[in-house]
Amino acid sequence: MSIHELIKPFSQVELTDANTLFGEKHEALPLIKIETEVCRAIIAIQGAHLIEFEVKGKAPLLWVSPKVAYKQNKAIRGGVPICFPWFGENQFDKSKPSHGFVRASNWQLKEVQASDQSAKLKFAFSSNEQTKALYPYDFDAEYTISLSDKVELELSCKNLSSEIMPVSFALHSYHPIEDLATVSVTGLHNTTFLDNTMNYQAHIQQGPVTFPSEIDRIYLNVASEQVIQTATPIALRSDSCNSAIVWNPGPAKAASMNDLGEENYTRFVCVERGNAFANSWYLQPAESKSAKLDICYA
Ligand SMILES: O=P(O)(O)OC[C@H]1O[C@@H](O)[C@H](O)[C@@H](O)[C@@H]1O
Repeated sequence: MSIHELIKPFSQVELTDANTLFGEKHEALPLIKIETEVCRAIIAIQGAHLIEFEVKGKAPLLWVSPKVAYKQNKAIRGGVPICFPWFGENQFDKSKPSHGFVRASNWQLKEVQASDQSAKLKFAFSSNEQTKALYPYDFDAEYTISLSDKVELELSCKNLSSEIMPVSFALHSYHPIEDLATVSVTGLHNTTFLDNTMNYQAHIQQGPVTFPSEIDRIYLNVASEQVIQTATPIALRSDSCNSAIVWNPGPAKAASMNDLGEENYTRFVCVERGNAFANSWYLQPAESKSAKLDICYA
């Protein structure tokens, strides 16, 4: 079914594009706009990417860079990019795209449901000749975005190859904060992390995470909930995403990123849940696995 046919029964769901919604400098990347009595959201078909979400009358749960560029095959700087089937640098070949390829690829919209209270969209992505040049496995992935007074995400994948398929991933969510100098992330005390600013050296977190400089850490075997302690606290909850990546680029790295800029690094933190490094998945032939994440007002 076409996107038009899928959304037609639902007055809460509208198809638009980034050029129409965000202005001339953007390409006409297809976007789905959702407005129920409870919440508002924007989702890009590229990357099955939840870009904006807020409960009406409350502050947004997600942050998008003011310098974001909506462009074919370019990852969107903000919202919830899906890093898959590898998180971060490809461990075997650094020339491959960082964070895998699905965040900058088109997904297929498969199902839409919406009511006055909630909306649910299901997307699918399958391996093809192009992806097999980067990642030599056949697989099917599905991603469901459920929106109500919170965001519920579910990513699943099935190994269709005859070999064991290694998968690491993160739902790389960007969150708005009031003040980087006072924000902290709780729920990681006593947790081992790999410090990506120190060649993945292992450390143990003591107390809440704060942001005195560039922070780029992969926490392993984490507790189910982390909370971003800011004016509107945000909770990330999952029993199946065993890693949490905490990232803020600091001023110098932000300045080097065209779609971010030094002026914006104090406005957000990323607390990304997924399964990476020692928490990666190794799927047997025909095996499926899935992971769920809730993003809510704490
Ligand atoms: O610029 P990208 O590819 O979106 O990555 C942003 C950041 O994503 C984080 O998840 C990584 O830990 C960082 O190392 C990386 O810089």
